[in-house]
Amino acid sequence: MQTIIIATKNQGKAREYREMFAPLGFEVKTLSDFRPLTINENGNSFEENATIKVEAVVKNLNLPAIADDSGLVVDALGGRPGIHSARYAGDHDDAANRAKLLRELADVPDDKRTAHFHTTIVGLKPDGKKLVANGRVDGHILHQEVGHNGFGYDPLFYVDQLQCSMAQLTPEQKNAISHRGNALREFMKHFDEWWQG
Ligand SMILES: O=c1nc[nH]c2c1ncn2[C@H]1C[C@H](O)[C@@H](COP(=O)(O)OP(=O)(O)OP(=O)(O)O)O1
Ligand SMILES: [Mg+2]
Repeated sequence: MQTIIIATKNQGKAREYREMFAPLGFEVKTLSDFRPLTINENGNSFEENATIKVEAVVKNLNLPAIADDSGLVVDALGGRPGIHSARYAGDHDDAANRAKLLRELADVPDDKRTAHFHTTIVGLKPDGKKLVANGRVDGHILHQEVGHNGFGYDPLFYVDQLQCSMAQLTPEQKNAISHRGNALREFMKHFDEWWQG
């Protein structure tokens, strides 16, 4: 079995990458498998932040790695929280982030609550060879939390395509339609060339 390193400390993301890479014959390692590393995600785009994360890890370990920068883009908020999704309410607290989102959208009617999740994946090898892929999924922001699966903003995200909350989906259902699943499927189209080249 081959090993792929995902430059993330988010356990929800790590679980989803494990689920999606296992059938491809890859074991997933994440930042919690290595000595602690401080990464300053101060880029101006999903791709810049993913690149910052993956560069920090590749420099440190001298091994190929993948990073995922993702977030929730809410139309009524002019695209916020976007790249600031993790620290939207301050301190990377998922419950506080969801509460703030409900507060900010309190007066916004259903037809104006459109949103999408976005993921940019950046793969980098020690020789500098880079592979980038993007994915999204469209939906609406609910008025209260629904469902208990997933992580982050999932209980507040209504998936238009499936007409239920992201947190009501099984892991397999979420990976089949999610921003992360879609980005990874794009990524895998060029993976062999990147990984072996
Ligand atoms: O599928 C998802 N379902 C619900 N919420 C999600 C999802 N995917 C990202 N999100 C939210 C969580 C976090 O508030 C932000 C990502 O921020 P982002 O910097 O990419 O990840 P992170 O700081 O949690 O971990 P790390 O940077 O170590 O990969 O968007
Ligand atoms: Mg982060």
